[in-house]
Amino acid sequence: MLNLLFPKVCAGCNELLLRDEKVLCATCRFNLPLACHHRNDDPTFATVFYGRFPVEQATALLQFQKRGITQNILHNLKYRNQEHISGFFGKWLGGELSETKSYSTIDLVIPVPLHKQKLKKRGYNQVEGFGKAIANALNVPYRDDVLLKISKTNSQVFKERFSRFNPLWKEEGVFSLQKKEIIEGKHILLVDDIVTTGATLETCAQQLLKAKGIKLSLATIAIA
Ligand SMILES: O=P(O)(O)OC[C@H]1O[C@H](OP(=O)(O)OP(=O)(O)O)[C@H](O)[C@@H]1O
Repeated sequence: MLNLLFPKVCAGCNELLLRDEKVLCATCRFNLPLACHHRNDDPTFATVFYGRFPVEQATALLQFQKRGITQNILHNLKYRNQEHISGFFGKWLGGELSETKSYSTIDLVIPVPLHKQKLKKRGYNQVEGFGKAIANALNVPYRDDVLLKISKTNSQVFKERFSRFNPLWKEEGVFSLQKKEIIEGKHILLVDDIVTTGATLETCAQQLLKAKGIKLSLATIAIA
């Protein structure tokens, strides 16, 4: 049963895992490029959004490098059905955030949603396990019914950084806020798998900020 949940290959290098290794082999774990902005109040992630919208806290667990371990991990998570990777990193980051004072005021965790057709095709939202594990560690609700993706967008992954910014996103109503009374006055942790230009998180934030008195923090598995 355990082997079904945790395939015996490393999410970082695709080599076979040894008996006691889970998700990552010892070598990948050792070489994992950590970002972990929450450990020392590093503003690098938050700086991406300066002048765009107010961010309370922002942290990513891993640093993305082209052709590096993190790229392979995210590729396995998104395109090779290795959904368990999401919860593994959520548990890790959640554990650390539960001991970080600046994250102690979070009231609920909200994931960047997938469009229902993409969800059907992929079979899961790659950030769900991550968000749920963080919510669990912080002892707050995880709500995936507040922010919906109501129109399809082409995947950002294969685009160059410049063309990722699409000013029409907002007008086209890509994301939609539901049940806004649920989040009024709350400190929300918005989670995604990766932040690159920040266009996705910003477009989600624009919707969430329609609710009165909210505070927004951000957490992702990786930052590019
Ligand atoms: O910071 P940004 O430049 O916005 O890029 C990050 C976003 O791009 C990727 O999604 P993608 O567009 O590929 O969507 P998908 O998960 O629906 O394939 C990724 O999952 C993030 O959501």
